[in-house]
Amino acid sequence: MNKSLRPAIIAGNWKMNKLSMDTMSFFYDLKPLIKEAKCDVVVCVPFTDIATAAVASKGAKCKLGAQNCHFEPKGAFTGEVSVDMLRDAQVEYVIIGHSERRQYFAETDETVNKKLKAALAGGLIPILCVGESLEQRENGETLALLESQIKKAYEGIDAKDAKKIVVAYEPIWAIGTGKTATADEAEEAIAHIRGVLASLYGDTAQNISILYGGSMNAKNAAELVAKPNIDGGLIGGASLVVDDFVTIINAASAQN
Ligand SMILES: O=C(CO)COP(=O)(O)O
Repeated sequence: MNKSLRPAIIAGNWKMNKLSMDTMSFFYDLKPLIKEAKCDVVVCVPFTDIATAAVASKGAKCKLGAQNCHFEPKGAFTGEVSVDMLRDAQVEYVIIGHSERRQYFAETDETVNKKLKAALAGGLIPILCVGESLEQRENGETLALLESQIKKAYEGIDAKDAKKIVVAYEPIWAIGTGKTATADEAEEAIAHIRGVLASLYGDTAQNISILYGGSMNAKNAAELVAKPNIDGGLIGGASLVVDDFVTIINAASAQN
């Protein structure tokens, strides 16, 4: 397992948090602390904070992400935001298929697939989220579910594009619960995801960054990112606090 074949990434997902003033001060504080970061840093902010974040993060060693996009390029889709709109706003990454969107906003494997294709065609880097519920884990369905989610998400996507997608394994039972998957559980699931990608794309799977997400924090990050298949993290709550986020970034940097 050669981790140097793929970038380590620490991505924050602010979810529905922070106003523009908070966004300004977050990047003001973050900027000097990540100058030496040896991993890619991404901050996925709410749509309404993107413009502020684009200004406030200028010159910082981090990229901006959004938390969703629509798959159509434009038209009568009230309340939606297109890939072009995000690019226009200086966004480079977009989270697709987060479990909260699957659970509360009717996101399906089919719309995830369409959004991945739209993001790739429009030049955004997708962060594709997959993961099982507690019930699915307890029923021993985790590995089969991950295989199904990955295969449906990548349907019709060639190896050249597959390589651009970042995957995040986020067990639903670990999100916002303070209950992290153990490093071994996360490694097992992520190694399985890489195996499924290898069955679809061969050696290209070695170039795909796969992150862990779910109550990852300043205390447990180092153990998780030390695992051979875990290439970084998608961080919710702990990404809202600069010091915690930087500790996680430093833990990932120490692996490189
Ligand atoms: O959903 C997550 C990131 O997308 C994880 O959230 P928490 O880190 O708050 O558990």
